[in-house]
Amino acid sequence: MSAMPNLSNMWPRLNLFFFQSLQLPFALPAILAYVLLRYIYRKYFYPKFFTPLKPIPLATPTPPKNGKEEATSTRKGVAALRHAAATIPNNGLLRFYRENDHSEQVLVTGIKALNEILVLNASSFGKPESVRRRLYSFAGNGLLLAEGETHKVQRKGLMPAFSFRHIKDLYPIFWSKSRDLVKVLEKEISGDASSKSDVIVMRTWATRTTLDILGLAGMDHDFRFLDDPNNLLIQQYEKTQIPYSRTEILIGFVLSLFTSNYEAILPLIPIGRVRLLQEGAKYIRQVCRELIQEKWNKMSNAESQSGVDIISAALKSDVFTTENLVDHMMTFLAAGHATTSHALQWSVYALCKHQDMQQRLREEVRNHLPSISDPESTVTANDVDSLSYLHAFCNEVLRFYPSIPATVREAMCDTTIAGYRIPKGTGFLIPIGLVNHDPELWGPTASTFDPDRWLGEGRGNSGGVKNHLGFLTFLHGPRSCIGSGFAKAELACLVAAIVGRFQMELEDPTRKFELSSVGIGTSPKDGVRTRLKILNGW
Ligand code: HEM
Repeated sequence: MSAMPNLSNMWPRLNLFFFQSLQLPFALPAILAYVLLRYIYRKYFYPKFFTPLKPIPLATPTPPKNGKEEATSTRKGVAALRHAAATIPNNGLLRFYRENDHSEQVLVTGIKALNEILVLNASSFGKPESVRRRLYSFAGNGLLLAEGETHKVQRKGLMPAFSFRHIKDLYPIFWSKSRDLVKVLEKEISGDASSKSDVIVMRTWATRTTLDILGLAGMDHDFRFLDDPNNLLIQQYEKTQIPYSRTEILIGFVLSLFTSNYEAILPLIPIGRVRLLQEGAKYIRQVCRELIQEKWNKMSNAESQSGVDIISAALKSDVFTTENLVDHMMTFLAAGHATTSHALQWSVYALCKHQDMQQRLREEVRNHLPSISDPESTVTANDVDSLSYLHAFCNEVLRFYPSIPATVREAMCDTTIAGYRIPKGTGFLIPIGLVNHDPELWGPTASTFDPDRWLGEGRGNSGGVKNHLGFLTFLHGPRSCIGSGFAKAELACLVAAIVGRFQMELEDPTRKFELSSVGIGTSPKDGVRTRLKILNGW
């Protein structure tokens, strides 16, 4: 296909000419005039006259009329687009302009367009540079960021480690860490008189547990974060929760006046949060390197070759160097712990909101699984997966509150989608949370939290959705989540253990709901402050 003329490229060339011709005394007024003109051009002229995406209908986000909708993991800004998508006739794509910098993005609303971007033509769409730079420091240069042939080879090498044949051997690890979590929570709410409180912040414990699980199931190493809150490694991950400082926000704003690429530049300026993240990433990389080295040494001993952890399984494929594995381990830790921690927090939130479901789930768990209080008890994949209500509840949590409610893509070359011509560099928003709640796919009860939709003939794995792309929590296609089976099994064990042992309610059910979206994914801002009561007899 011949390259399309891209009128949006006109502006950088004008910039250069403009700045080259500046004389010092005129600099300030000239810069101000430039900023003003650029603002007017981007806000009023570009969307109307110059954008090459003009044939795609324009959406203006409109906030929901009824403010009493059930809380979800989707941010308000994206949710506002849902109303536009429902009312403006469109062919699966809508153009919109972000509020903060007027940058242009395309919202993908139709299944056909989603299929083209995620499955059929996936190699033409990658992660934008701004996202890659932001993720690189903590997630390493692993599977999440690899592109093209490198991605294909590495994914193929890692697949056996994430196949069900292998994941089923990890259930006992998930169960033993679920028991550790229950024990630590019991201790928290029955501590000495001065510290005793029956309220816990779920996020604190969920994050430590999911990191511990990744240590054991990923590298055969017990970090023991649940017992050691001052652990240096966990403190590095906590840095990802630090919001941008005022100075960084100001620098971002000033940069945005001059370039639409400012989000890719910000992570390169080593101040404030960026510097802390860089230091943290260095520490995490070093720990992963030492653990992989330890694993190599163990593996060269013939007797230790049967490890069930992911790195042992990956090492058998002979595809990876030590440094590759360090990057992959960093990716698994970053991509796998916060997401599953969010899912656990949303599960507890949903259980508190729906006491009837809590009771029903507890009965199923107590009737079919061994007591979590028994230090010798363990479970098999079959034990956990045969609990139909547990399976339905966890699937509904993942549908209703996807840990990553939206992701982005950028066209890597000129291409077409849903019949529209798309120039290289076009940004796309994949609204996972909106698709998961789409009434056209999920029926009129799409916006109701209802685990029962996953029960009944042929519904166990589909929830009754009309097209399998409608369940987008782990995406689909060659860039779908490789850890989805791992995450589902882990979540089922954690939820079963907690609901079996504790009665849960929100500390303050009347508190206004707020969402936190710092770091990877979203969860309730207060970390789900939960009142726990131990229930004996299991
Ligand atoms: C509830 C838990 C989880 C959710 C909701 C989730 C969701 C996702 C999503 C939406 C993506 C695609 C991101 C994008 O390309 O824009 C992704 C990719 C990925 N996830 Fe997960 N994830 C979860 C747990 C895990 C776990 C436990 C692991 C590892 C042990 C993991 C490892 C990965 C990796 C390596 C990728 C990149 C795959 C590739 O590009 O080939 N995830 N995940």
